[in-house]
Amino acid sequence: MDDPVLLTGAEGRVGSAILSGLESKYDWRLLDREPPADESSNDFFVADITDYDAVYEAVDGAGAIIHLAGDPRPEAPWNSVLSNNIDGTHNILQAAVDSESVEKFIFASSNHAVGNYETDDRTPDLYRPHDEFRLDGTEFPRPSNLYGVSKATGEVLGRYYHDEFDLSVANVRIGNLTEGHPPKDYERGQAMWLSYRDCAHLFDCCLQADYDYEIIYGISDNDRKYYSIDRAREVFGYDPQDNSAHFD
Ligand SMILES: NC(=O)C1=CN([C@@H]2O[C@H](COP(=O)(O)OP(=O)(O)OC[C@H]3O[C@@H](n4cnc5c(N)ncnc54)[C@H](O)[C@@H]3O)[C@@H](O)[C@H]2O)C=CC1
Ligand SMILES: O=C1O[C@H](COP(=O)(O)O)[C@@H](O)[C@H](O)[C@H]1O
Repeated sequence: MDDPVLLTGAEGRVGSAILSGLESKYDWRLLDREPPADESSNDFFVADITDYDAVYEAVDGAGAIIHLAGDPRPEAPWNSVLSNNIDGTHNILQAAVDSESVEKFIFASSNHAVGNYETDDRTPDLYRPHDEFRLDGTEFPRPSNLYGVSKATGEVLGRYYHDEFDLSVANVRIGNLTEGHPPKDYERGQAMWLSYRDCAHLFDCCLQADYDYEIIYGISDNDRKYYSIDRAREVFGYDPQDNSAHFD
């Protein structure tokens, strides 16, 4: 990817993980509604993701977008996810096709889009290494909260913009990103842990690979897992280095 890459929500945790691994590899444009905390040589757009004109200015001329901006709280209320997550994702997808420069759109979806597969009869065994149940991205969404509904909606918006406008779309259902080590005393979090370096590598793969429309899981190669990473390996060349079991 030689063209600029627009990273929205760049000031947050996932944005930091991506930039910590890939800052020197791409010509970044960063967008966030918060101004940058640190000085950086990258172009920075302070804008709300729901402001079409401001978003279009950041998008126009970019070859790819990693879209992270939004309300990440599983308990977020409807008015917030409707505006920040659903309207915001629609807005930037529309700007992407209007610009005619964007080829790839990479969307930060979430484990909460499918959280209700974790039924009482499956848990807690589901979170343990011996359990063979896997979600692989071909299943229907089963959101565990309204935030998860907004992420499933973002995936469907991407489907529409792929089918109608030929945008390459990768939806990464991110697990639980923490820096340094997996969550402690939290089996579910350990089963869907995504390390910072695997996060940067996975989004790098999404910028490099060729694909049409994909849904993949964003977790490290944990012994405990109920999300398959086979599709991420096969289509994107994802080769994670970390495993929450190494911290037991
Ligand atoms: N951190 C995690 O483990 C996971 C994160 N995700 C998704 O990844 C994305 C990033 O999450 P985090 O970095 O953890 O959250 P964060 O809260 O650390 O970062 C989000 C960033 O987006 C910005 N933002 C929020 N609403 C905005 C708006 N309307 N316009 C412009 N900027 C806006 C915030 O200022 C913030 O810098 C979110 O979409 C979240 O749903 C999904 C699954 C797991
Ligand atoms: O989508 C998200 O998921 C992670 C993990 O969920 P949790 O319910 O196990 O904490 C969450 O930490 C993050 O804030 C959210 O955006």
